Amino acid sequence: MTNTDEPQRVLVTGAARGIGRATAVRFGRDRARVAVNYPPGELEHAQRTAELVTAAGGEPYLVAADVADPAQVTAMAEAVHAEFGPLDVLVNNAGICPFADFFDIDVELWDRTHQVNLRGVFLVTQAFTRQMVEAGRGGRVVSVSSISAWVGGSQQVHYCATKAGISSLMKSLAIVLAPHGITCNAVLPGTIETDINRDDLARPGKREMFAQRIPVGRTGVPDDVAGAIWLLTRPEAGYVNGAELLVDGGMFVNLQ
Ligand SMILES: NC(=O)C1=CN([C@@H]2O[C@H](COP(=O)(O)OP(=O)(O)OC[C@H]3O[C@@H](n4cnc5c(N)ncnc54)[C@H](O)[C@@H]3O)[C@@H](O)[C@H]2O)C=CC1
Ligand SMILES: C[C@H](O)[C@@H]1OC(=O)[C@H](O)[C@@H]1O
Repeated sequence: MTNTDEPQRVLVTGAARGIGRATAVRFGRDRARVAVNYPPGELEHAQRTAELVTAAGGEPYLVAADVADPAQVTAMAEAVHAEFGPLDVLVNNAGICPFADFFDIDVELWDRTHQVNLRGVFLVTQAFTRQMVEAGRGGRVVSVSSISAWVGGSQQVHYCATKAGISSLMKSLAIVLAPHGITCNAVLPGTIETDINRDDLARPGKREMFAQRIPVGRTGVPDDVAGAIWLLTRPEAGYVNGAELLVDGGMFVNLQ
């Protein structure tokens, strides 16, 4: 983080699609070196992200890993370090939201949602900030939480708990890592049009409900979130630490 003339070294987890892809491309526009993480099975999507990062002016590096799997995260950390050295910016974005009624959530669905969304952030952050601390160059961690950390969802009982956990994790790590020059913050998107909610938004009445609730008059797009993540990694944001930044078009504050 010290020499702003050097290309930044960035990892975006879950960068094969959606918000992660837009974030990788946003850093690409700064000519950053961008590690594009994807889960095994999504190589083609990740390759498309890599093409877009290159077209934007960045240098992509594809790295497969299921963020829920400790061995795969360790291998990813070693591979990225061998390629880039320590990161300047870590973006924890990978996540799943398998919509389900409360009484249909079995322990496997509960555990998988927690493993990808919350354990994944823990594993990836621990592996990469260890390298950052050893390098002594400082850095930034931005994790994609959600407005769902603050509110509930009738079909997101399992998911909302993981997002509250991510916000909490960033607050504790903001204390642990600040002495090493590393800030930790959470971005809380509202409703952003991606694959994760395509089916949910197709349900009768859902779009109309959001149209009424969101003061800016539209649902979000991945670039809305990518821009907020990027802002938190700018030198001017160096005193922002342990924060939760809503990116929801004003949906949360619109009670009546
Ligand atoms: N779309 C929305 O309205 C909102 C999304 N979010 C969060 O934003 C993040 C990104 O989601 P979207 O782009 O919306 O959805 P998406 O479904 O388009 O993208 C999810 C990404 O995570 C990756 N991924 C899934 N499981 C993984 C694993 N085990 N290991 C590595 N990568 C994995 C996928 O390959 C994909 O690139 C998630 O954490 C989600 O919870 C938060 C609030 C609202
Ligand atoms: C996937 C949902 O549409 C989305 O995820 C979130 O975290 C938001 O709360 C929305 O419900």
